[in-house]
Amino acid sequence: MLGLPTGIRVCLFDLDGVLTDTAAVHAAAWKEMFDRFLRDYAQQQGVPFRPFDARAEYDAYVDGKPRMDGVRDFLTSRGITLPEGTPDDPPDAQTVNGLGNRKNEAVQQRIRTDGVHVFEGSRRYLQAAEQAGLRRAVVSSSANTREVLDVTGLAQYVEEIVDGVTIRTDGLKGKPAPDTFLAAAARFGVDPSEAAVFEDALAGVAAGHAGGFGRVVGVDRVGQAEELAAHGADVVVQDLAELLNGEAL
Ligand SMILES: O=P(O)(O)OC[C@H]1O[C@@H](O)[C@H](O)[C@@H](O)[C@@H]1O
Repeated sequence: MLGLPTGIRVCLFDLDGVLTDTAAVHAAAWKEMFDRFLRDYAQQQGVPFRPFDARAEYDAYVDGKPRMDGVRDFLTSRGITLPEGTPDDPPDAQTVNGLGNRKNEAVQQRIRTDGVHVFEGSRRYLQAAEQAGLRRAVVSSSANTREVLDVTGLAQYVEEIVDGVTIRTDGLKGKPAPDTFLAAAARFGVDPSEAAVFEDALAGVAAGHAGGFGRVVGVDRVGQAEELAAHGADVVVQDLAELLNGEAL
């Protein structure tokens, strides 16, 4: 049903890059923040400025992970260690929290001024899943999930949300750990083998694979089909509409 194996009763959708075209919005906000930081840091240390690569470095170290993990993992990849700071650090503080807050200001400004584009194939898939009686959750690392679901009108299709706020309040491990997807499956009282994961991020398909889910659908928006398969996707599509048309499986 819907391009999924029999026995699947629950769909667990990532948000940014799967349902909405916000992975690119996040990547641009990350670049704005990291480039400003890296320029200042290069000047302070007397080393050359090397800009953030919004494709390769974003995909490898940031995409799909909770915000602070993205800050930390990218800085570590460059051999940079900053103090953690605290969640209420101002956006100009040179701390992990300060940089995270600066990025959040940038992403929220972009969401509010440019709006959010919904992938039409994904909207159709959500509707078809609802009609078919499949249960539906959004499982995203983003603490801005509810705002994005509200402004796009997608909230009406979604029964459960496990997001960046849940990660903080419930002390869950973020993707690539499977914990957020497992928490969503548990809310419906199903075994992971009865749930399908839909993900565009390498960290996200890795989480789906690690959790033993019944199907991990990789959604390739940026030409990384092979990497998605290598990180644990059982099938890779460019758009969820392919599953409706029966092209994928
Ligand atoms: O900063 P937010 O909105 O809490 O989002 C955290 C992460 O959420 C993920 O969904 C995105 O793929 C990442 O790019 C983003 O950084």
